[in-house]
Amino acid sequence: MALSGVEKNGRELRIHENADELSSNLAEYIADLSEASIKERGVFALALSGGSLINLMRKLCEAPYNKTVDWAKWYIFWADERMVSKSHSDSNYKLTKDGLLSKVPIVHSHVLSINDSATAEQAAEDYEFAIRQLVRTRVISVSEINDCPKFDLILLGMGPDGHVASLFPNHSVLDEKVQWVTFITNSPKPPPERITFTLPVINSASNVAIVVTGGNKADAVHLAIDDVGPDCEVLPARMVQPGKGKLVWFLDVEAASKLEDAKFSE
Ligand SMILES: O=C1O[C@H](COP(=O)(O)O)[C@@H](O)[C@H](O)[C@H]1O
Repeated sequence: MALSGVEKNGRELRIHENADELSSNLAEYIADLSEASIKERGVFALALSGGSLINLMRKLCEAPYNKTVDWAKWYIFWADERMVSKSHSDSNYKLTKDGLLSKVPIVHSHVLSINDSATAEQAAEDYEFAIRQLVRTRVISVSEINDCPKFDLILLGMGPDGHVASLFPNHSVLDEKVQWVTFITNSPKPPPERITFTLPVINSASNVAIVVTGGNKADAVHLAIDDVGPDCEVLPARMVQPGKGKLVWFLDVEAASKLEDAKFSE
């Protein structure tokens, strides 16, 4: 690893030589958190994003993790989903099914289903209701600081514009304080209709990891992590600041290339 475990402005940074190294480190991190959650609570409640993240999770499907992880105790949620059919190439569910769910023995009924034939508004409402039921039965913990669900781990990607989940820069969705899940119908990145966790839910998680590769995201990484003045405080990725939880950024050297003070060792 080029740089590991560096603390910067309340975030741990793990910077990797390449995507392969990042993928190995990410698999180990997820497997360790899964083990700790299952030991403590009997289950592992994991929320996933789509995009490049799923391919970067590929090493989890390989030895030793395919055999050592207690997949039967996993529950899968979506940090965001695009409102298209589950078989559409834009669907985060399809991406995850092809890249992860079809390769490891996660229990089908433990994968939360988003209603892809409803409106975005109804799908968000149904999804939040389903999460509330699982909070009641303690499949998902509850935050001590508010009544939000406390996921064991939320995995986020980040777009070149600094968006995370479907929380886009300058969008009113960033101001949502009450709902756990909300919807948008005007995403600047297609497809336009999406549902997404809100910031209060993301910031209530026990662990959040933001996983980013590629030089086209280096500017956004810099704005999200470095001290660059008040304008950047509203960048969605920078607004990810779990109150009681731990935040780790998984980067490759290209994505980290514009960070101030990042000294890469061999
Ligand atoms: O639209 C989305 O974009 C982000 C980032 O995707 P990436 O391919 O640039 O990594 C993703 O995390 C989110 O889930 C997705 O809906």
